Amino acid sequence: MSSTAEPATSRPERTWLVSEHLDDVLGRIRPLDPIELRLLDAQGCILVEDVTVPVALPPFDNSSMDGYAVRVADVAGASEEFPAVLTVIGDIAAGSGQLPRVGPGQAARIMTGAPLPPGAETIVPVEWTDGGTGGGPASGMHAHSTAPEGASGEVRVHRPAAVRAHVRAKGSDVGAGELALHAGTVLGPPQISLLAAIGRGTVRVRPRPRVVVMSTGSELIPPGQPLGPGQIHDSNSFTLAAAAQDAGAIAYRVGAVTDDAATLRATIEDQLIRADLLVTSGGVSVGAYDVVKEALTSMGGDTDSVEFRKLAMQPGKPQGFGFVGDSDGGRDRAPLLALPGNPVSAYVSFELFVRPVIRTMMGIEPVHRRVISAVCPEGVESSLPGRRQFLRGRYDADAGSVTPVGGAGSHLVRALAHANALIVLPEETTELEPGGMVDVVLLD
Ligand SMILES: Nc1nc2c(c(=O)[nH]1)N[C@H]1C(S)=C(S)[C@@H](COP(=O)(O)OP(=O)(O)OC[C@H]3O[C@@H](n4cnc5c(N)ncnc54)[C@H](O)[C@@H]3O)O[C@H]1N2
Ligand code: MOO
Repeated sequence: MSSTAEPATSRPERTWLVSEHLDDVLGRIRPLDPIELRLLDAQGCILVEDVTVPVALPPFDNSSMDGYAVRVADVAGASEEFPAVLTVIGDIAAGSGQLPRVGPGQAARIMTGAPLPPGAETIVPVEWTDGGTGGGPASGMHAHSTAPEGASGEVRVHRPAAVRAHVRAKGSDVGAGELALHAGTVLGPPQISLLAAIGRGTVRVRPRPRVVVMSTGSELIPPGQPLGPGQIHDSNSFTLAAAAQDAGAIAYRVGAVTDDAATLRATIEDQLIRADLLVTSGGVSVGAYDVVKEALTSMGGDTDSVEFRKLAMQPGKPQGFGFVGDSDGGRDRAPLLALPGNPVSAYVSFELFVRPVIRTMMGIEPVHRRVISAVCPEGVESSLPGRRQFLRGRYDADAGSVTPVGGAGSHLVRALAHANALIVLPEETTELEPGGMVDVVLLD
């Protein structure tokens, strides 16, 4: 709560361009130190080591089919009319460590993935045989538990097989000592698959930043609870936590903090232990209850403490940025971005400033959303001079066009929910002719 009736400042404040603010923020953000993480915790992160293959993949010659491991000469010239009749010496299941030697006139029944036994030169799929039944071509094998006799007796082979047919050679995927993944690779499911396959339980990556999100305002009630007079539901802490997760961060959503500077300071201090980045919403304008400004201004003192500024943009004019926590640069020091409370302002500010911060911390390129040029058939009647306007729009990729959704008001959350893009109208633009071209920030 403000303790003074005077305006916070009486001298004219400088207005920052969007690009100046962004440069200042990103210029002071460093990628997080790499750590060793388990594979699924490393998903979406960037690898900081070259990973080499310790043992060949596959680690041994193995069958790619359920069938019989045989000698080539024994099945040469075989046909359904004149089958090669071989003695079945046993089963080799995937995972078998003990392998029988296949001699002349013999066959070992083998399963997909099982090691090629010594003496065998090729694999005959079960469909090319009678499956040991003495009848016509088999369509498959009976389960060993119900038909154990399949591992013995005789098998009639109906077709010849070339040397090493249906054999997956040791190292045919990747050889021992070869590079599996190079540093700088972002780990998606296929990369995690490879790491697991070569036996890596953990990898060295830049971690996802832990982002603490808190909204401020005594009027805020959690969704799911009824509203009293003058109250509204807290949407920003959900928006920003969801956006942080979408950008790749681990988000911790702290519910709304009341408009009391001491409470907010205590909450921030409590949260620092788990924060690589803090994001607040609300309380940064010029009102008497603008608690973030009040709390953080008096928390400062050192050179990089939170500074509040006005940006030449709409929505998102008032912004705060700086560092909070141990001023000696200890572990509990983290950057904080204070975003304006209007819901659309908070979201647009996140997209423009916080998302690039998260991606910079993760070391992942590109840090910015994709910007493309599109035609705007409707045009825009008016845009504030001197401010870069970010209107919500629906971009149609097929038509290469964008249409504004809702108006410029920074409380219009339904329109935001139906938008998939931001239409950018530069500072000097005051209107856009129908059919004019605009830059569009794609949100998905
Ligand atoms: N005299 C002036 N008044 C305002 C100015 C100005 O320059 N001079 N700037 C306006 C602009 S632009 C913005 S943006 C807002 C920013 O205000 P604050 O950051 O201090 O935000 P609050 O006052 O706390 O809230 C603004 C608005 O948003 C609603 N809100 C806040 N938090 C949430 C939330 N978590 N979920 C949903 N809605 C939220 C809040 O109830 C207010 O309606 O200041 C303008 N005023
Ligand atoms: O600039 Mo405010 O952020 O319009 O709503």
